[in-house]
Amino acid sequence: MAAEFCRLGARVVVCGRTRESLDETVRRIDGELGEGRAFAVTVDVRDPESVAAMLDRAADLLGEVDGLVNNASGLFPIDAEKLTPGGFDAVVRIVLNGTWHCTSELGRRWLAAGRGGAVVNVLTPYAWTGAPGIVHNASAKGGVLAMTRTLGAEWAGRGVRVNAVAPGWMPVGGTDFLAGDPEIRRRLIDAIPAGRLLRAEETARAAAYLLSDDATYVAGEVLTIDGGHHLSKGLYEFMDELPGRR
Ligand SMILES: CCCCCCCCCCC/C=C/C(=O)SCCNC(=O)CCNC(=O)[C@H](O)C(C)(C)COP(=O)(O)OP(=O)(O)OC[C@H]1O[C@@H](n2cnc3c(N)ncnc32)[C@H](O)[C@@H]1OP(=O)(O)O
Ligand SMILES: NC(=O)C1=CN([C@@H]2O[C@H](COP(=O)(O)OP(=O)(O)OC[C@H]3O[C@@H](n4cnc5c(N)ncnc54)[C@H](OP(=O)(O)O)[C@@H]3O)[C@@H](O)[C@H]2O)C=CC1
Repeated sequence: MAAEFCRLGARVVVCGRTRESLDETVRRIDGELGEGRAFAVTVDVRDPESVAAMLDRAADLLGEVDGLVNNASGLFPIDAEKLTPGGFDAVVRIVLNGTWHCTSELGRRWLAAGRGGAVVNVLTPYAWTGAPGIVHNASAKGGVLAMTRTLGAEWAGRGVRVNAVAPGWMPVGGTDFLAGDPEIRRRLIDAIPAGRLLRAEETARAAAYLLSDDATYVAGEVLTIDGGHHLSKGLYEFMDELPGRR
């Protein structure tokens, strides 16, 4: 996502807890586009003080911060009845609390300065459908959906826009446990009306739109990018079996 934003002309601070992976991302962007577009800053989004320090550093590096993408997440598949209180907390603290810490800290700064800004939260369609097997992450994403709509309305009149993207499954990052299984991959693709998986750049482009001045009248909205997956082939999956189909 950071690389695509830079290709579109932005300057970006990439954040996370692991210095090495951030440096690697910046090196890749430097290699493609030249130095000075991307910078690495470590942060733990669960810790409000770490978030404030990251935003101070981002302002030093960029001059001004115009946008925020809340992308950090954590997830492990588990039956709900086996999930411990600590396991539930571990995911909710990253996804829901982390999104709040980053959004509230930067939102306060923008409002105090009397200027606007744009926040994009990264959801998934199961924020509203639910997802058996990952109750911790689905609950946290559902909370972020409510936060998106609430702050989208609460701050829109003061120029701070809060929106979200909801990508379908991308064979990147934290979902490697699914990508490796060809049978799961085939079944997923079969269930997607668009007939293919999502590319990470497509999510980045949707987020870039919501961050941009082309979206100045968009507030509290969720842009779903899932090839129609959440709309079709659920309740009516049998339709493909009817005569005249396929
Ligand atoms: C079966 C159906 C599956 C459907 C799957 C559909 C998937 C579609 C996905 C599409 C959407 C993608 C959304 C994403 O968010 S992708 C991002 C995923 N990224 C990651 O997962 C990053 C790597 N993961 C982690 O960092 C960790 O999993 C974690 C989130 C837990 C954070 O680790 P932390 O260091 O905070 O955790 P601890 O090791 O200290 O443990 C804290 C408690 O959590 C319990 N725990 C941890 N891992 C597991 C596990 N694998 N199984 C069970 N419990 C776990 C641990 O025991 C601790 O609990 P206690 O304090 O009670 O002991
Ligand atoms: N992959 C997919 O199919 C889909 C993903 N999504 C969403 O897209 C986003 C990215 O997913 P994906 O790239 O797969 O996941 P990854 O696991 O690859 O990325 C998660 C990122 O979050 C960072 N992170 C985790 N915990 C913290 C923390 N406490 N503080 C700061 N950073 C943290 C990780 O860095 P580090 O560990 O170094 O801190 C890592 O860079 C997530 O919000 C996910 O829910 C939505 C739909 C589908």
